[in-house]
Amino acid sequence: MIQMPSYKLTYFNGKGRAELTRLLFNAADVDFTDNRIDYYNDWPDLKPHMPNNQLPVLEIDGKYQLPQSLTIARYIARLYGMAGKDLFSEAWADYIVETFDDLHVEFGKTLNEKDEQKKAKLTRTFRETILPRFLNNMEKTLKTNCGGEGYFVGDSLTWADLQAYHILDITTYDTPEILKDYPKLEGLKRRIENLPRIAEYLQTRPSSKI
Ligand SMILES: N[C@@H](CCC(=O)N[C@@H](CS)C(=O)NCC(=O)O)C(=O)O
Repeated sequence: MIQMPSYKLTYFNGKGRAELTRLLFNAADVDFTDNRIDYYNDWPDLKPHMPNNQLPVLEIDGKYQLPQSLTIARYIARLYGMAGKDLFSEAWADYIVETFDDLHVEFGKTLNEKDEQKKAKLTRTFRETILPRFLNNMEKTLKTNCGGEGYFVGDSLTWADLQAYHILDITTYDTPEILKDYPKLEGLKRRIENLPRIAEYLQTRPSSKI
């Protein structure tokens, strides 16, 4: 009998940099321990024991601790056939994942700002300039590559689609109407939400905006 590896994904109780891997595990129907820790109570003691002193970290078979959110997600995507079917498809999926990661970083700047006035200005610039630029580019890419009816890479689900779903979810959480201007992206988001395993996960995951 083939023994399945055991996985423990440790992160804080939010979507953030762990959600892509959670979505991948669910899409692949692979069991994992979703270890959500508390920043104030648990993290100070755990931090020195994590490879880069940051989260997420994926523990495999209790032996290896793998850090870096995109490294973890790419590894799981490759293992379960969601990284692209050939080298070029893998590169194309990486391009989509990294572009949405850049958008995630820009979004993070609006969240981390403590000064209320600066935060309001950053948020306005994000919504009016940065987000539309990224969404325009990704809408065009989605149109060119699959006619807008399928996925970002070829004709099957890859980690690029799950990353797109996750980043669209958090960056337009308060302003979902923005997506009306990007029908291909809106359609993709809806398709991902309706995949049976993903739909089940979305119904049961702890609720959080980001
Ligand atoms: N490039 C890393 C960044 C990881 C990162 O910034 N983790 C943050 C949470 S999103 C963290 O661990 N913060 C707590 C700390 O640094 O003490 C990745 O993608 O995993």
